[in-house]
Amino acid sequence: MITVAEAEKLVLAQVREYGTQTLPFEQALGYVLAEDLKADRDLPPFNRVTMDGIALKYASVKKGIKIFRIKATQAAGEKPVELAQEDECIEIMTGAVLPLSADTVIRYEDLEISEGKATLLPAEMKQGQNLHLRGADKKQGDMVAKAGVVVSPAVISLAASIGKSQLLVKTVPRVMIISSGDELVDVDETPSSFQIRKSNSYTIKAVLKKHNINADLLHIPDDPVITRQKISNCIQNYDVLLLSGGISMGRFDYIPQALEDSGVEKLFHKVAQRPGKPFWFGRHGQSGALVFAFPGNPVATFMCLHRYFLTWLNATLGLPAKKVTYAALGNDFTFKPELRYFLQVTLQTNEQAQLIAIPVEGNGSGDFANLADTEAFLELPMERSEFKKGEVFRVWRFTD
Ligand SMILES: Nc1nc2c(c(=O)[nH]1)N[C@H]1C(S)=C(S)[C@@H](COP(=O)(O)OP(=O)(O)OC[C@H]3O[C@@H](n4cnc5c(N)ncnc54)[C@H](O)[C@@H]3O)O[C@H]1N2
Ligand code: MOO
Repeated sequence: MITVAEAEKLVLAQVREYGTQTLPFEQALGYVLAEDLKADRDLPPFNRVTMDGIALKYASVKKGIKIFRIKATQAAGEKPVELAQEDECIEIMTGAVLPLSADTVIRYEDLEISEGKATLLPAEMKQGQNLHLRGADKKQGDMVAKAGVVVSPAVISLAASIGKSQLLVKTVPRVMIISSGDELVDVDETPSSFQIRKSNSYTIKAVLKKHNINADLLHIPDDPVITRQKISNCIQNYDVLLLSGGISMGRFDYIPQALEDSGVEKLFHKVAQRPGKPFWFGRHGQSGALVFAFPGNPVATFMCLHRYFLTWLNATLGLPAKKVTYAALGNDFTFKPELRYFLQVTLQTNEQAQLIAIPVEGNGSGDFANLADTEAFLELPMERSEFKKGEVFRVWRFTD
């Protein structure tokens, strides 16, 4: 049996490239950008007024002029109106272009306006105030977002403002999620007393959706011939198969054999961890498809999905390794088996700004109800069985 670190290394040795695709920019949220975005013009593109009020020449105020005749009113989006006399001003709105003949904006709060005239009230004033100068943020041709970043709402905003209606992004893998087991019925069916409803596939699908992967679902009955046929077929049409169940030692656990019979090379089976000990991972030599076969117990599937598949996906998309987060254990805790334990916890921050992990153990890896009450796994080392309050361990958040 291999360790968690060895399993992670073997998984990360299988990173892949799935190419790029062009998407309408509004649909690109969460994808990895595959091109640099450059400003098509200065940002802002003109000297932009940042307060509603009047625009004037600072030198006129310096000369002692306090009352200005309002020559025109200029809204955002209108051509600038120029000043001709030193005692003139333009009533101007936020977002408008500053006229070339003006250099300062005074907000309404510091003015009195009546009968077409603006009188300055006593207020501190600086030349050039209330302006956002052309090119202050970015110059034309400057990089605004680099290839390799995740498209965030801020990147969407930049794409919109530089007129990039289509974005080149990294293509995500085609994923098939496969459940197995004759005890499983569909969500809208009423299970017999000896059956349960499928849930793992929907959990996996929901997690993948957060990463812009729209996976397909397939259920395989406990039949070795059908299992082999279905798996062989999927291997040809998908980049990744995510299976849950049927991989431990039961008489009807046909998955490992079917995978090997379908030409999937086993890279490992069984990891010294709980939950998820029977985790199986392999690669199809000819198609390059990868198979993550997770143990069927729902918490095991969930943990392995986050700990291994998402780590692999992150690397495959060329993203920097996830920032490692640590938390201090909130209570003493004992775990005897010589396995790395992924303890379910809730997280709190104390007054010293420390992240504290409060164990909420539940009833083992079949207790998926407990997942909804927790938000992370605390990864406890395998060499020890006693863990003390205040000790710090790596934490894997799954609610982000
Ligand atoms: N003799 C041994 N028995 C078991 C071992 C072992 O080492 N020796 N390991 C245990 C561990 S740990 C786990 S985890 C499970 C994993 O077994 P399988 O991967 O073969 O999973 P199944 O037996 O098919 O199912 C386990 C459990 O999960 C439920 N399940 C399965 N698929 C789904 C699904 N899509 N949605 C909801 N629930 C699902 C299934 O009904 C079972 O209750 O093996 C232990 N046994
Ligand atoms: O790994 Mo199993 O998930 O402990 O029940």
